[in-house]
Amino acid sequence: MIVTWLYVPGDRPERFAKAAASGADAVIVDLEDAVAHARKEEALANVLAFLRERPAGPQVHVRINDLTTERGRADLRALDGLPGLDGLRVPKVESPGVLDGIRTPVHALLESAAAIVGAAAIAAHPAVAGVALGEQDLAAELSITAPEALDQLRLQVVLAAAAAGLPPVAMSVYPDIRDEDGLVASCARGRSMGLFGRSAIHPAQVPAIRRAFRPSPEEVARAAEVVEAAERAEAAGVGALALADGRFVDAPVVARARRTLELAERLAP
Ligand SMILES: CC(C)(COP(=O)(O)OP(=O)(O)OC[C@H]1O[C@@H](n2cnc3c(N)ncnc32)[C@H](O)[C@@H]1OP(=O)(O)O)[C@@H](O)C(=O)NCCC(=O)NCCSC(=O)C[C@H](O)C(=O)O
Ligand SMILES: [Mg+2]
Repeated sequence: MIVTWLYVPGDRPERFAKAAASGADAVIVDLEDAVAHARKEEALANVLAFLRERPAGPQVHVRINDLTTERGRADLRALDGLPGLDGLRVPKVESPGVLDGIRTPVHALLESAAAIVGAAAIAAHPAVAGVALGEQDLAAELSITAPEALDQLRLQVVLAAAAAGLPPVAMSVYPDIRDEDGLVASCARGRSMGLFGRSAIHPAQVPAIRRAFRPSPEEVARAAEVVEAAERAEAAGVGALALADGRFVDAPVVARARRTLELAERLAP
């Protein structure tokens, strides 16, 4: 289960080992927007060398360039199917056709109006293992300045991913690396909307993201209460019940409580 994804620019190979040791579940070496045009070839060479020595630990993904450009297609030719590569993050996907024939699991970045409108078709492509929003590009294209204005678009992508049977959508990067309180509050909002996990741009963001997606002790206690009450009811042949505080419990409530307990166990510090 991937909770934290840490980006590291492909032209900063001296930072790759630090990214791998950051505690992130996946490292994404970026060949796209974090790398200047003049250094794209060098960045690709760095990634290929990194994959040859692939460290034990987190998954290694690479964000290639836009597949509608020759640069993106060259990245794909060099990387697709390489051992040690766990996933390709493909930016600026606007239609599923650009993904035809890719063998490596694709995490498609939806970061334009056209991408959000086409989210269901992109998510349903057989190469796609996950979708995520690119909120910096999306907000720029739509001239959105209030983060909450993105909520409806986030929900559209959450829905598209779920309908295609994909894992929950991870949140886009939080751009202020010094604002941990803002990062945590933003994760809580995303979590309440069904998003799960988040991309980071700095190692310092990794522990805060992990904590933000771990169920709180109160949530764990409530979930345990629900599961225990449901098990007692089941033994007595009762399907639906109300807890002492009036909360109604039936099958979906129990299923959610079990997921909370499982998540708490998997994300235990
Ligand atoms: C944001 C940064 C440019 C900040 O760099 P810097 O100012 O050098 O950071 P620090 O001085 O605080 O660094 C302290 C130490 O941490 C290491 N470090 C910093 N960042 C990383 C990293 N990402 N991975 C690994 N290690 C990192 C430094 O080496 C220092 O180590 P030490 O010397 O031992 O103390 C920088 O953090 C950075 O480049 N971040 C990644 C940017 C990136 O890849 N962006 C692409 C993704 S953004 C995106 O996806 C947007 C999306 O497309 C959309 O549209 O929404
Ligand atoms: Mg982007």
